[in-house]
Amino acid sequence: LLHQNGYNRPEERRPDGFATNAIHVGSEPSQETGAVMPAISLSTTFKQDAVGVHKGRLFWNGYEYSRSGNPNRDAFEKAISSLEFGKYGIAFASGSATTATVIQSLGPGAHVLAVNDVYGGTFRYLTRVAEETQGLEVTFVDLQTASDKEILSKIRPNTKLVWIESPTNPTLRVIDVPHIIRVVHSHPSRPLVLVDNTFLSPFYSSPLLLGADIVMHSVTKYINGHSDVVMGVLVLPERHLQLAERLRYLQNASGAIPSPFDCWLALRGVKTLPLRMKQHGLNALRIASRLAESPYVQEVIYPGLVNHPRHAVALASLSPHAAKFIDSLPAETLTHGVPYGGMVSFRIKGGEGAAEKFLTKTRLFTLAESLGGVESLAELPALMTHGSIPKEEREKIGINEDLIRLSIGCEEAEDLIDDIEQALENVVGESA
Ligand SMILES: C=C(NCc1c(COP(=O)(O)O)cnc(C)c1O)C(=O)O
Repeated sequence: LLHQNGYNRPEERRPDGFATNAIHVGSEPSQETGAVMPAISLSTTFKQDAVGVHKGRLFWNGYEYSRSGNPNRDAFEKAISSLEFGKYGIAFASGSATTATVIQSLGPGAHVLAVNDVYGGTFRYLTRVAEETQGLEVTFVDLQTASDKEILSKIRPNTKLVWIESPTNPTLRVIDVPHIIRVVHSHPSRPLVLVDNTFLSPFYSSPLLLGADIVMHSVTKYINGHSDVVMGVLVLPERHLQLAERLRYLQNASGAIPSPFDCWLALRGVKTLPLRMKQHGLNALRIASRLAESPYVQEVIYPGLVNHPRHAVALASLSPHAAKFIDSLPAETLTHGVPYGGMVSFRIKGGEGAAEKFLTKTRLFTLAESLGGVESLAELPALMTHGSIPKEEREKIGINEDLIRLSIGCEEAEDLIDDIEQALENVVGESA
């Protein structure tokens, strides 16, 4: 996979550097105290040596006021930039604040082309908030099936950005990211391509290596990884210094910044990202394989399964470190497919209400929104995370009330399988 996917830059060939960078970048021992872990800098303001003269920062001028710059935020931004093979990291108070700031940067009357299945909050911001506040125009397109010609025909003179999630939340559509980027960048106006990499995390996907202009994460999810921080981040490559400066300006001017403590927690979370993502992926593959055999399940959706219609596309855009991880696994682990992140969606049998009943019967899976923590979560997108999408829109893309979304945690896989099977038996088995 590592060679099949053609990774040939030195840093790409050193996928083992990923785990090392996750632990060390942004956490260099303090020059002053020797502290191995960064201190938490809560001060909101910083002494200036003379008017406008302050201590140097990483990418921009010195610290003057915590909204404009903070050591813990710098450390986190540096760490996540390194894990995404980028140059500029810009962190925000949430994934949604990140979305808002990116859209704000496009200016009035811009047009965005978005994949037709995105997080419900992203849909809400694009179609309801930005339309009102800045006259944003949005076109949703199934980037799984649209031809190159169709995609290019949807690009308008005011198209500034193409918004991709892959796999998408919650139907796990797999977009051929490098191909779509090539098509969009072939248009004379060369719109920017943003990849919301939340679901795969920097471990399974490196969108900047695939040609993306911006990578975005809800850090709330896998990057922090412990369901105790709400945060977001953008990472941009070196070629986009001007755009990074614009976004950094808006980060300060709009002020949707994360707290120093949240940045400190997220930096701590990042250190175990590789370990956690491997466990998430191995557990998800086991559970998806068992769900595929269950008499109580209509359909299981996990692009890591070899019989998923877009499995080959998924494999082709794996990151170098994920490719190396998969190449290292024993053959018997890969009988049904490969680890591909921790998100599994499935359609339950048993008719109306079966999904809601299932969600009250699990004992280890917690019924809750969000995803990416070490604990396993389960939810009903149609009525929960994607409830803000009009029903007819939701059902057009398969977000029906039989679709359950699982965030597979790092517990023992057998415990998770037992929990799902007892809940299915309880709900569908008894009603059969
Ligand atoms: C809360 C959920 N999603 C948040 C999210 C967001 C928003 O992130 P927040 O940190 O929750 O604001 C952005 N992008 C994706 C792909 C997301 O999944 C959820 O799907 O349960």
